[in-house]
Amino acid sequence: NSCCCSFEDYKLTTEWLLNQTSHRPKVAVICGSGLGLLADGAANKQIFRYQDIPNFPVSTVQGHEGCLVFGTIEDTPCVFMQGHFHLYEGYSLCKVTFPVRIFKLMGVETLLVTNASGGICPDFKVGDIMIIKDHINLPGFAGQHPLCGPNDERFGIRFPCMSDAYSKDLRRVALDIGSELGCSDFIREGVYCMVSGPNFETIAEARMLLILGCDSVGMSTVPEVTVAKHCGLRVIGLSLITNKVSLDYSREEKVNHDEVLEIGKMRAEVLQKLVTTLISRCQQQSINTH
Ligand SMILES: O=P(O)(O)O[C@@H]1C[C@H](O)[C@@H](CO)O1
Ligand code: HPA
Repeated sequence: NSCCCSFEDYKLTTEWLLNQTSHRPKVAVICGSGLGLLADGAANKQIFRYQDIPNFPVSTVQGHEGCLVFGTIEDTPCVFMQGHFHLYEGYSLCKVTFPVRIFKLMGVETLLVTNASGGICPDFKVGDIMIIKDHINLPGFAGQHPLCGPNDERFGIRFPCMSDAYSKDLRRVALDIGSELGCSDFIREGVYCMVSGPNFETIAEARMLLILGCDSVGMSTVPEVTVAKHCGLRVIGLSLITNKVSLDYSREEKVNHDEVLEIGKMRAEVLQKLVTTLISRCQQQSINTH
């Protein structure tokens, strides 16, 4: 379970990208299932297909375009991943998190992660946007952890603190933007739990997650955030609640991936506004704190 990528692999990919583009991103955005359109608002776009980037994994899931998009949002240089990688695709967590270390080496300071998840908290509705306050790394409890194996001190320390993985300041900024945009009714904060997938949860599993304190459940994000925190990136996470997870044996509705993608389209406009405003405020905040 140790890392399959060497420092030289990360360096090679970083140098390749830096040679191909004059963009020097400060903010990286990972677009979850059906959320690739978050890159649409960027100006001066330069797009690379994952399959053309040395060492990069490729997306195998519908709703993940598999493109790395460089561009600017109101003067802030950004890079967007249209699609990310999952354990259930058969990738090691080292490969799943590979792009995060590339962003670090490119000079990125803030990582904005987005995903689709199922609502566990009974108060959550389909279409809610949950600002991730904290997470539960369920695969990590079983040893599926991206930082297992020899620690590379060039990225971070052996035993990183995870109690503040999601920036409190940025969470506050996101809440403020939500209310400015008139979206407070469907903006929440909560705990995201990662499962490996690919199946959606059984009812007994969903009930267990509720007892454990999870507000939503998904199949991604935690490895990327863990690696980002390890290498000193500031992180903010937004999870779109695309379905309510069944907690009741009498419930007839069945979740499926098409529905997940559909809700992404429904919330596209507001999510894009939230993300672009957040990016420009992130940058102002980082200028003010330097
Ligand atoms: O890739 P994310 O975590 O955004 O998407 C979720 C988890 C699975 O990939 C997919 C299931 O519909 O949506
Ligand atoms: O209900 C879900 N469970 C796990 N992952 C998900 N991604 C979207 N919805 C879900």
